[in-house]
Amino acid sequence: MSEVDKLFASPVSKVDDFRFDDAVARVFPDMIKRSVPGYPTIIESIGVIAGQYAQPGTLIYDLGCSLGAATQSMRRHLPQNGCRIIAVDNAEAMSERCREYLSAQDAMLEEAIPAEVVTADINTLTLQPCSMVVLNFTLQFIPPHQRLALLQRIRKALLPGGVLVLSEKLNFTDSQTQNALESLHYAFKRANGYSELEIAQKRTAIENVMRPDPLEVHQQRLRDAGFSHSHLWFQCLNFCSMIAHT
Ligand SMILES: C[S@@+](CC[C@H](N)C(=O)[O-])C[C@H]1O[C@@H](n2cnc3c(N)ncnc32)[C@H](O)[C@@H]1O
Ligand SMILES: O=C(O)C(=O)C[C@]1(C(=O)O)C=C[C@@H](O)C=C1
Repeated sequence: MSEVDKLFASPVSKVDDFRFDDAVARVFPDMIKRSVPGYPTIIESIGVIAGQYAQPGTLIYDLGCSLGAATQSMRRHLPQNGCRIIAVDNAEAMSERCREYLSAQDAMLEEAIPAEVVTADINTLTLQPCSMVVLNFTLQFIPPHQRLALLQRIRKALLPGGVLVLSEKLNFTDSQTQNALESLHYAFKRANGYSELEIAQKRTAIENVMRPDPLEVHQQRLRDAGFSHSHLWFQCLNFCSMIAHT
C-alpha cells in the first residue's frame, strides 16, 4: 500500500514547510522507516509495553497516530481483555488512510481489540479515563508553548498505574554530542538511500514545524505535568522513547 518516498528528490527553488498532507500520507511508512533510526523496534516494543501496562477493560489512546502503526502493534500484542483503542490525528489524509489500514488488520486478526480513528486536534480533544497513552513522535510537532498543557491533560486522564509512552527526536545542549549524533543521523538516512539533496530539503521543510527538545527538558516537563517518574527505555542516535508513570 505504501510508495517509496521521493518527495524531496527534485530540487525546488523554495522548500515549503512540511505538512502531513496526501503526498506525505502515501509514502509515510517508507519515509518514517528510512528517517527514524529504531522506528520498527519502537513500534514493536509499544505492543510489548501495552501488554505490560494496559489495564483490562480500559481505554488506550494513540495520539498523532498517522497511519496507526502503534495501534496495529498494540492490537497484535494485546489479548481480548476489554481494552479499546482511540487513535487520533488532525490530518485527514492520515486519519482516512489509518481507518483503511485498521480495517485491513481487522480482516487479518481474528480477535483484535476494537480501535476507532478520530480526526481531531489533540490539543482540544476531551480525554476519557485511560490506562495508556502513546505519543509516538507527535509532541515534537506541537508548538512548544502548548506541550505542558497537553501533558497535564494526559496525566489527568490516566488511571492510577497508567503510563505515557513518549517518543521524540532529541536535541543536545552539549554541541559535541549534538553534532556527532546529527551527523550520524544523516549517515543513517544516506545508508537508507536518501541523497544529500533529499536530506537537505527535508531538513529545511521540518525546521519550522518540528522542534525537538533536549531530554532534560522532557524530563522536567513530565514532572511539571504531574508524572511521578519517567525513564528512557530506548535510544538510537538522536531518537528516543520514554515511559512516564502516573
Ligand atoms: C511523525 S507523525 C507520528 C507517527 C505515528 N505516531 C507512528 O507511530 O507512526 C506525527 C503525527 O502527528 C499528527 N499531529 C500533529 N499535530 C497534531 C495535533 N495537534 N492533533 C492531532 N494530531 C497531530 C500529524 O498529523 C502526524 O500524523
Ligand atoms: O528528523 C528528521 O529528519 C526526520 O525526518 C524525522 C521525522 C520524524 O521524526 O517524525 C520527521 C518527519 C516525518 O514524519 C518522518 C520523520
